[in-house]
Amino acid sequence: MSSVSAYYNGKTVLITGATGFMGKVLVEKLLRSSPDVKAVYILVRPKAGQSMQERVANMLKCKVFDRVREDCPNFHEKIKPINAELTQPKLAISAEDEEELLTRVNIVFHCAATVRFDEPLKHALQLNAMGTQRLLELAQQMQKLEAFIHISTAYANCVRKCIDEIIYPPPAEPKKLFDLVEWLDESIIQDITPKLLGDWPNTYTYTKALSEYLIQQEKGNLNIAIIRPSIVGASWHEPFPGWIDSFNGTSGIFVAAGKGILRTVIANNEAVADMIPVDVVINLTLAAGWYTAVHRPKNMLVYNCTTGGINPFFWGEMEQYVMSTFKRNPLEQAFRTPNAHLTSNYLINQYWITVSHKAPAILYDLYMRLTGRKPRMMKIINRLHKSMMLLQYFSTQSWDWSSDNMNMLMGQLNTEDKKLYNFDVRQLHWSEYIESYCLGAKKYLLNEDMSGIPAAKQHLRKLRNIRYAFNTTLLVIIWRIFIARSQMARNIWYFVPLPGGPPIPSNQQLWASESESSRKIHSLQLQPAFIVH
Ligand SMILES: CCCCC/C=C\C/C=C\CCCCCCCC(=O)SCCNC(=O)CCNC(=O)[C@H](O)C(C)(C)COP(=O)(O)OP(=O)(O)OC[C@H]1O[C@@H](n2cnc3c(N)ncnc32)[C@H](O)[C@@H]1OP(=O)(O)O
Ligand SMILES: NC(=O)C1=CN([C@@H]2O[C@H](COP(=O)(O)OP(=O)(O)OC[C@H]3O[C@@H](n4cnc5c(N)ncnc54)[C@H](OP(=O)(O)O)[C@@H]3O)[C@@H](O)[C@H]2O)C=CC1
Repeated sequence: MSSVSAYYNGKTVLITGATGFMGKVLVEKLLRSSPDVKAVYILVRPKAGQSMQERVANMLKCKVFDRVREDCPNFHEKIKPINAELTQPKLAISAEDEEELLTRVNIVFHCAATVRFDEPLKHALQLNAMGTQRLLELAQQMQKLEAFIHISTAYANCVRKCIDEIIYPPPAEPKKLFDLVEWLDESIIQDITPKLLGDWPNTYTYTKALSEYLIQQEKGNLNIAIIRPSIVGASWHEPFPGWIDSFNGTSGIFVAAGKGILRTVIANNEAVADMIPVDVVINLTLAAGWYTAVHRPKNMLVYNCTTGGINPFFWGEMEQYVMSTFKRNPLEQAFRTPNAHLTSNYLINQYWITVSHKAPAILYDLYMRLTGRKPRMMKIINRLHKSMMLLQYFSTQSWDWSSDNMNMLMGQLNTEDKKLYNFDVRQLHWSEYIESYCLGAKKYLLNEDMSGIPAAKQHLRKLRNIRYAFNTTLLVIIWRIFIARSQMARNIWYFVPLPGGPPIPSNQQLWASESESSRKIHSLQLQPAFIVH
C-alpha cells in the first residue's frame, strides 16, 4: 500500500507554475497516482491574448496528459484554475478565490518562476523573490495547510563549489533590494545589475538564492521543504520516456546540435553534467510533500536533487551520446550533418564559430537572397551564440552537492512507494537516457514523426553530397590560385596524369617566373579549414 499516494487522496493541493514544463508533470503525476485527490488549484495568468480558461483548456490537451486521460478520463474536473499574477500585490487573486484557497488548501507546491538567465533584475526579483514572499503570506493564512514545498535550483548557490543541504547567506538583503528596485529607474537598475550580481552569473540564480533566504526568514510555523534540482531534462519513464516540452537547459542545445546548426560548444569534457530527469524531480517533490506534512521535521529540509555525487555523468560523454543518437535518428530538414564538438579552449571555439557557424550561415543567407527569399541563418546563429555565452558558466565547471536528505527520504519510503515515486538515480543508465531524451526532443519538442527518419537520412545524404561538391570546388579554386602563382605547383600539376589534364608544357614554360611565384605562396596564407568540416 502506497503511503504517499494515500496521503494525497482526499487532499486539496495548490500548484503555481502548473502551465510550465515541470508543473505539468507534477499535475499529471499527482492526478494519476492519487486519483482521489480532492482538488488541484492552479494559479494561472492570462497570457498572449488567451484567457486563463483558454490556456487551461489548451494545457489539458497536451500529450503529457494522455496517460492520465486514459486512466481517469474525468481528471480535468479536479483541476480548479485561479486567475493570478505573482508579480502583483496579493498575487492579483480575487477576494472570493482567496477565501476559497484559505479555507481549503492542504499542500502548496510553488514552481512558478522566471528561469531566463537574461531576465531584467527588476522582473526576476518581482517574480522569483517577491512572488515567493507573497505566496508565503497567503500560505500563513491558510487554515488547513500541512506543507509548503518550494522548487528552487541546485545553482542558487553556484558561487560555492561544495553545496550542502542548508540555506546559505544571501547575496544581498532582499528587502533592501526590493526598496531599491521600487524607486530606481529601470535603466539605472540595468546599469548596476552586474555590480549587484557580484559573483552570481545571472539574475535567475541570484533571485533564487534570495528567495531561499526569504523563505527561511519568513517561514514562521509553516512546514516547509525546499527542492533544488540541477539541470532538469526529459522524463526518464513517466508519463512516458523522453517527454519534454521546453527548450531550456540542455534541450535547446541538443536540438541545435541535431539540426547541424551548433558545431562547437564551450564545455569541459571532464566536468560533471549534472542532469536530472523531470519525473525524478517530481517523484521526489511529491514524496517530500508527504514527508513534510506527515513527519513534520523540526527543521526546514532542503533536498539537493542532483545526480553528480551518486551517478556522475560528464559533458564529454553527453557529446558522444547526443551525436551518436542524432546520426542514427536524424532530425528533419537539418541545416548540416550533425557534428558538434566540445572544447574548453576559447580561441579554438572562436575559430570554429567563424569557420563552421558564421561562414556557412553567410553562404546560406546569400543563397536565400539570390533565390528571392528572406535570409535567416545569421540571425539564428547570433541568438545561439548569445545563449551559449549564458550557458557556458554551467558547462565549464563542476559542483559538489551533498544528497543526504534525498537518501534519507528514500529510506523513509515503503517498497511500493520506492517503485511508484522512484527517484533512485543509481539505476539511471546515461546512454539509454540521453538517447530517449534526444528522441523525445524530436517527437515532443519538434513534433517530428519517427516515420520521417528515412527521409531525414536521405536529406543528410544530400547534404553530404553538397559538402563533397563544395569542398571539391573549393579545392580546385585554391589549387588554381596556386597554379597561377607558383611554378612549383604547376610542375606538380603537370606531372599528375589526370584524364583531361593540362597539355605537357615546354621546358621554357616549366622554368618561367619560379622565384616570383614561390614568394607569393608564402603570402597567400590559405586556410584549409575553410573547407567545410
Ligand atoms: C552536442 C552536445 C551538447 C552538449 C551540451 C553542452 C553544453 C550545454 C551547456 C549548458 C547547459 C547548462 C544549463 C544550465 C541550467 C541551469 C539549471 C537551472 O536552474 S534551470 C533553468 C534553466 N534556465 C534556462 O535554461 C533558461 C536559459 N534560457 C534563457 O535564458 C533564454 O532562453 C536565452 C538563452 C537568453 C535565449 O533567449 P532568446 O530571447 O534569444 O530566446 P527565447 O528563449 O525567448 O526563445 C525564443 C523562441 O525560440 C524557441 N527556441 C529556443 N531555443 C530553440 C531551439 N534550439 N530550437 C528551436 N527553437 C528554440 C523558444 O522556445 C521560443 O519560442 P516561443 O517564442 O514560441 O516561446
Ligand atoms: N527547468 C529546469 O532545468 C529547472 C527548473 N528549476 C525550477 O523549477 C521551477 C519550474 O521550472 P520550469 O517548469 O522549467 O519553468 P517554466 O518556465 O517552464 O515554467 C514557469 C512557470 O511559472 C509561471 N509563471 C511565470 N511567471 C508568472 C507570473 N508572473 N505569474 C504566475 N505564474 C507565472 C509560468 O506561467 P506561464 O505559462 O503563464 O508563463 C509557468 O507555469 C522553477 O521554479 C525553476 O526555477 C530548477 C532547476 C532546473
